Amino acid sequence: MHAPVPDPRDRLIVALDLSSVGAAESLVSRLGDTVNFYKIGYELGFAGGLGFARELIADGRKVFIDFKLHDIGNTVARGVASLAALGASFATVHAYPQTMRAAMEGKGASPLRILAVTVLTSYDEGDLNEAGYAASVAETVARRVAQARAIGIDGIVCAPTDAASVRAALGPRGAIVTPGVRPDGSDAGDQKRIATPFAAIRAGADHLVVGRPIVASPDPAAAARAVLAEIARALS
Ligand SMILES: O=C(O)c1cc(=O)[nH]c(=O)n1[C@@H]1O[C@H](COP(=O)(O)O)[C@@H](O)[C@H]1O
Repeated sequence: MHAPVPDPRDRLIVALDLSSVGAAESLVSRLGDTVNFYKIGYELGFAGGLGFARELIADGRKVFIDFKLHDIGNTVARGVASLAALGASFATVHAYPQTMRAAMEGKGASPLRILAVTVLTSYDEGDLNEAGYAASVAETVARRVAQARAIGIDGIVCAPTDAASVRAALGPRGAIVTPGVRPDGSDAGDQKRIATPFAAIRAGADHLVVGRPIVASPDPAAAARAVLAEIARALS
């Protein structure tokens, strides 16, 4: 018996970092069947994007709600319960133990998967130090992954450059989701810990989050197909 051929489309999550539902509708329509998994964060989420998330879900698309929750446990648990009722596939919280526990409790028996954000991909050691952390990026990621694993988290968001060490620390259970993905030659923007789609998958990422390299491309569908081709090559 053969293992099922992995569909690279399940691996690519396009970040709908756009200022209006109209702009998001137009991008989703341009991407057509090329992309099936979308992330909605602050920009679109605070501009009517949760209603659009419902439409995408009703249309059979997968939706990742990325509000990176971090609040008192009761508030996180109840917020996550609302995201579970929306039908989201993934939601993010910051990887603080109290927050992770509350989110796992709040999702109940729903299929929503809670992803814990370790150290943002726009952070390097200097940024962590400036925020008051003495430990290095690698030490902070390792500590947060160990805590996430003990809590039984559904997945981790980390830089592609951390994916291999995160998989070793996380064990086989749990998804690894990496933003900070930049095809060769594309602008890093504010991202500091980056890798190509090929390198991210080879390092053990299960899903790649890609925003500007696709969303800001003059031909988003061609840019998405190029990322998918790299994913397929890395999986072969
Ligand atoms: O949780 C995230 O998705 C996230 C975590 C992180 O550490 N870094 C990061 O860039 N992201 C998100 O991933 C997306 C990356 O977008 P681009 O840099 O445009 O590809 C943005 O929507 C970010 O909010």
